Amino acid sequence: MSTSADTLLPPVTVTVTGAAGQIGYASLFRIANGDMLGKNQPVRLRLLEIPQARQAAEGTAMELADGAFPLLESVDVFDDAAQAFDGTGFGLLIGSKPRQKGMERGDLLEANAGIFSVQGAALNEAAADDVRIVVVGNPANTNALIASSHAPDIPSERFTAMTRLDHNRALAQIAHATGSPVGDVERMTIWGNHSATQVPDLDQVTIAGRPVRDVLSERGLGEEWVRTSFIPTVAQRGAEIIAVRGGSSVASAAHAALDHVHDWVLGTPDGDWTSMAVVSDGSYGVDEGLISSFPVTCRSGEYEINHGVDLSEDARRRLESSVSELREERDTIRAKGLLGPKAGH
Ligand SMILES: NC(=O)C1=CN([C@@H]2O[C@H](COP(=O)(O)OP(=O)(O)OC[C@H]3O[C@@H](n4cnc5c(N)ncnc54)[C@H](O)[C@@H]3O)[C@@H](O)[C@H]2O)C=CC1
Ligand SMILES: O=C([O-])CC(=O)C(=O)O
Repeated sequence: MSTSADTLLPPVTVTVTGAAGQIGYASLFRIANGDMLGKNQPVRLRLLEIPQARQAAEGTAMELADGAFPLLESVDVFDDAAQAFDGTGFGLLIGSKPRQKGMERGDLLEANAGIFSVQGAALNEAAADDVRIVVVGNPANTNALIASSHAPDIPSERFTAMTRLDHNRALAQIAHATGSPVGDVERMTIWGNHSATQVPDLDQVTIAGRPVRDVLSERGLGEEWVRTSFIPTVAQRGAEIIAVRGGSSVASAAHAALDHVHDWVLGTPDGDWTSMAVVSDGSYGVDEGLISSFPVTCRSGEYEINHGVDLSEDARRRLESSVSELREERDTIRAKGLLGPKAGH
């Protein structure tokens, strides 16, 4: 790699939780290689694990050293959240139980919620002022809400959850169905919860600039295909991977987490957008304060929800049911006393 010192930016601290887990392992080497923040951005990695997995994380740290990555300034391993988040600019909150065959992601709420209240409070105490957080651990949207609610000093806009894997899956399905290069597929949206109720929405999609419906109809694919194939395939892809692979998505999830942060920091391509689960400003009928997936445009390190996207009647109805599910998840954790002191949730 040719990174000359005079082009390097000041180093940033990246904390990865669940660092000894599968997605953690699939992410860390690529972060160290500059795939997330760019080839001129040195990183200091802080790995967080539970005490029982700390030794495995130490092993991963040894391998990271053995990679001799020019952009990797340091690697430290912790089993205490406040220490792991000390000065962090980017928090990838991956550590949590994955679901098994036959479970919905919401079934993990009970098992994983406690992790995110502790980590939200630790981020509040220790992270850098401009910290950006992506929650990967499921149920991702509500876990992000829990973490945010325990971090009253961090703006809610900094807590996001990952629906980029769903977005990427949707791009891949369209590319496959139309025989197009995936790079030609733009303006995809995932709305709502990262769950089976999510709303993959192709209404605004273009393929090499052409409306997707025109390209689909040339292949004899219409509304029936969208309803009975495209939407359920994308929404159920996580379960399908578990059934076929015997465990939940790992490398594709790590890749999506890197894409999420990459685009947040370095921007979405002109004319295109991406999907991120972010705190709702009340638009599209999503209750203000819920963390829901929206189409977003990223510029200069900030994202903005795209307003003015036309939602079909069908998509609006589906989004309403995904929002009800998010509301129910929030009410469940509120009833268990797991929501923190921040106002607005
Ligand atoms: N949002 C999304 O699109 C996706 C989310 N996921 C979710 O990502 C999560 C992680 O998946 P995998 O890496 O495959 O699981 P894994 O079981 O391989 O790894 C999880 C790791 O988290 C650690 N951990 C548990 N509690 C922790 C805590 N309090 N602090 C720090 N680390 C902790 C465990 O020790 C373990 O090493 C799961 O919840 C899974 O459902 C997975 C794929 C996609
Ligand atoms: O389905 C799961 O449990 C893991 C996940 O979130 C995904 O693959 O989208």
